[in-house]
Amino acid sequence: HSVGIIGAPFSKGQPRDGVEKGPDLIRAAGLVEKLKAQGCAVRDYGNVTFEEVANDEPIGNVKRPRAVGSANQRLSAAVHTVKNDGHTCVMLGGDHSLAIGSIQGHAAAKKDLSVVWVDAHADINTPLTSPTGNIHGQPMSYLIHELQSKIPVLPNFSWIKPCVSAKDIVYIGLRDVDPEEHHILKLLGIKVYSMTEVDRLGIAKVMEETCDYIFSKVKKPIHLSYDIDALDPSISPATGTPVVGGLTYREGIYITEHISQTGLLSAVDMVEVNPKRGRTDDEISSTVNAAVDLIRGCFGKLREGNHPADYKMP
Ligand SMILES: N[C@@H](CC/C=C/[B-](O)(O)O)C(=O)O
Ligand SMILES: [Mn+2]
Ligand SMILES: [Mn+2]
Ligand SMILES: [Mn+2]
Repeated sequence: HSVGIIGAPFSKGQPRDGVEKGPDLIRAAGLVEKLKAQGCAVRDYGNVTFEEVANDEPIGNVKRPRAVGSANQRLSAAVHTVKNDGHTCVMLGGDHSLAIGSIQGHAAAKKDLSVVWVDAHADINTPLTSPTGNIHGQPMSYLIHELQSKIPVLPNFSWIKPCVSAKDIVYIGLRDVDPEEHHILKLLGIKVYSMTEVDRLGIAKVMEETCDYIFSKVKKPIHLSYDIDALDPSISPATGTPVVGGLTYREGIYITEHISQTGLLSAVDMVEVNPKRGRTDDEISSTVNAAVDLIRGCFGKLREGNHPADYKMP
């Protein structure tokens, strides 16, 4: 595996400070060293620098539109570069509004993508349906072809080109979906494995069906957008919008092991790690270590163990 890492220390898609510390915390937990130790070639492209935007007044109820638009335009360019350099891209957030730039930059390099969105939330509110105006609850709406008639013009958003079809999206882990989002998911016929389906089918069947579904027609590169709040707060409490009844650590890892074995993972987001939302150091390290382990699972780490192909027994 050839991995390109981008840090996106950005928090303005939501109101809670601290999530901008995610990238460097995940690095400090040894992500690069651990990926190298499991045989990956790793290049760390560093952190994207974001411009300060003054007087970023809400538009309607959409909060910080100019900062979010600008940040994602820069992130999009960075992801595009990583993909053009031939790596699988790992985007470390930062809040989930960053999926706008990550998926846009990925699509600029790879055209037709499938998106696997692992999250307690659907993040598919439009600017007009959002109950909070926080853009981390809206990223998918800007990206999906079928929703574009519902997206108003926003400053610093004109660069975004819709790049994902509803039929190429699968959600896993949903358990806190707004009524307006639920209507959109049903209207567009988007495939959803909520925690009900995880309980009913088991994660193995969920992943089998997910892969059958996204590969049913043509095999597209996978963009895995992983919100750490998909995991149960008992594992990942240090996050902005925790929701009880989440994925176990084992289910979370199973998802990444399975996606890795398809050989089609082309980009992964790991977002919403927020140290300021952990009440103890243990809560923070549990959250950060889970993020690291999930990423390691994306690049071939198996719980049964691994050994190098060229290993020679002494
Ligand atoms: N649906 C809520 C919650 C958003 C949650 C965003 B997250 O999944 O990126 O954490 C909203 O629109 O504000
Ligand atoms: Mn999210
Ligand atoms: Mn979430
Ligand atoms: Mn995400």
